[in-house]
Amino acid sequence: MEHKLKITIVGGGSTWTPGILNAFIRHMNTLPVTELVLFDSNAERQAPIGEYAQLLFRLHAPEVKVTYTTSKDAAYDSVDFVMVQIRTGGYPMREKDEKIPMEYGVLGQETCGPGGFAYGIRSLKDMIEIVKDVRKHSKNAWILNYTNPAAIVAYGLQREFPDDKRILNICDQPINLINSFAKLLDVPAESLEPTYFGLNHFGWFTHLYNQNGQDLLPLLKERIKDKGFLPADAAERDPSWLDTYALVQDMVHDFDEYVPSTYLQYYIYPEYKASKLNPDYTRANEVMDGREKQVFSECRRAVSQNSLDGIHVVKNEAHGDMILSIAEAIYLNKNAYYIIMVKNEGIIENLPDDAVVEVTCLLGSRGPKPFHTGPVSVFYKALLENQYAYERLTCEAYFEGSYTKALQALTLNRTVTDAKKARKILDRLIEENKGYWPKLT
Ligand SMILES: NC(=O)c1ccc[n+]([C@@H]2O[C@H](COP(=O)([O-])OP(=O)(O)OC[C@H]3O[C@@H](n4cnc5c(N)ncnc54)[C@H](O)[C@@H]3O)[C@@H](O)[C@H]2O)c1
Ligand SMILES: O=P(O)(O)OC[C@H]1O[C@H](O[C@H]2[C@H](O)[C@@H](O)[C@@H](O)O[C@@H]2CO)[C@H](O)[C@@H](O)[C@@H]1O
Ligand SMILES: [Mn+2]
Repeated sequence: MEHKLKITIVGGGSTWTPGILNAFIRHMNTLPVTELVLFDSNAERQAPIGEYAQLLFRLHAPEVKVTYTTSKDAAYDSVDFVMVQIRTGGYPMREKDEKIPMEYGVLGQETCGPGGFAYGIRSLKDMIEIVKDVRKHSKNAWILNYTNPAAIVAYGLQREFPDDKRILNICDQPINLINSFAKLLDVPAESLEPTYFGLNHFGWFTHLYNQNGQDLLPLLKERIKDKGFLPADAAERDPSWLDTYALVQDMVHDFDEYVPSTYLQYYIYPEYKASKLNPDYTRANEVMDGREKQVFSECRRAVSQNSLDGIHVVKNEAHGDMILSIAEAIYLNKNAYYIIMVKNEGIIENLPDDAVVEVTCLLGSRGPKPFHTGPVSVFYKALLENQYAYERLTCEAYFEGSYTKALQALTLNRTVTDAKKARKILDRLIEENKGYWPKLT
């Protein structure tokens, strides 16, 4: 039978798409795609990146059929993998998510706190529609979702589609961190076997074994305490990400049992973070002035000169490689180690079964096989239970249109905690998210 592998990127006009396209070229031998479709609801965003894709593949893999579209039929018919990375409301809404909480003395962040809450409710509606549309056309396609806030999206999708075992929610942060650990330890990242537990953007590395079975985590903690912590690709990072990585040193000083995700800092030092962020120029501004401009102008320049000479579309190639390696692990049944979001069901013994936890898994053609984690100790359990309750109530607020559950969710969030403040922020977010959120009563 003729070989066929159709892959669609939803959010084909995303700033991350060119990095994924470049990775496709590097992975052609291991993930031999025959048809690639870029699908976006916004034709103007899609066109320049779609044209860049066609140029790139014409030059490096002309055998692949590459199209871009706003048609769901073209995107989802007989597709094998659907990679989803949408941003409902775009960067202008991200900017509001980050700036509104700061008016009330609360930190503003894309996936944490009230910003992540607002973004979560926006993402859920579109994500549920996308899964339904894919399933109308392709019952067995793998849906690989990166859309943020991934923790809320993953929990909401699990509630809406409990029997669908081919939806995988993944984040690039664990792999980015492992690359950074490898650099600090001066060992190859591929040689490291991590154990990790938590929720997405809310977890800890507990061990980091090398190929001899030696746990390098104690050494890593000492190195972080002594030398601080930088991303592996520090030279290419924007200042705000360097600040974020730097604070891992403080977290390891304060709680030195494990090595935390960088995102824990928003929950552990909420007041400090709120005082350090610039309310007039947030990460959304940095991205709009940086990555977004660069991606679109470089794609247009490549297409107008009909060549890739001197073109620099992508700063961070690691993200695309991670996404392709995940698809490859399924396609080739590799059973390789990945840190993935899965339904708890006893993995972390003393957390609720329906929590979506992020843990080490082996990933192959039957999906992720998570490793049992056992019970977690009281400090971590309390943090996780609190965050789980916040995420669950956020989803229930969306599904039930419940103002009370939304208020409970925000009050529980460690970045807020005061119910009067939570109510003011919620009322403001309701106004600003008109047209994106369901009515909350
Ligand atoms: N999980 C991770 O590790 C990870 C890493 C990087 C980015 N992301 C996520 O990827 C997403 C894209 O990020 P970005 O910064 O490139 O944003 P972006 O705004 O540049 O791209 C998103 C694209 O999705 C399109 N879109 C929005 N709603 C859509 C819908 N319903 N159907 C089809 N297309 C739709 C938009 O038009 C836009 O072109 C975000 O959710 C971001 O948080 C996740
Ligand atoms: O602020 P952004 O839009 O640049 O990135 C937000 C994403 O950040 C995390 O991922 C990576 C990011 O992809 C990479 O470029 C780098 O800067 O480090 C980040 C942390 O490892 C996060 O995992 C994603 O969920 C965010 O969307
Ligand atoms: Mn992430």
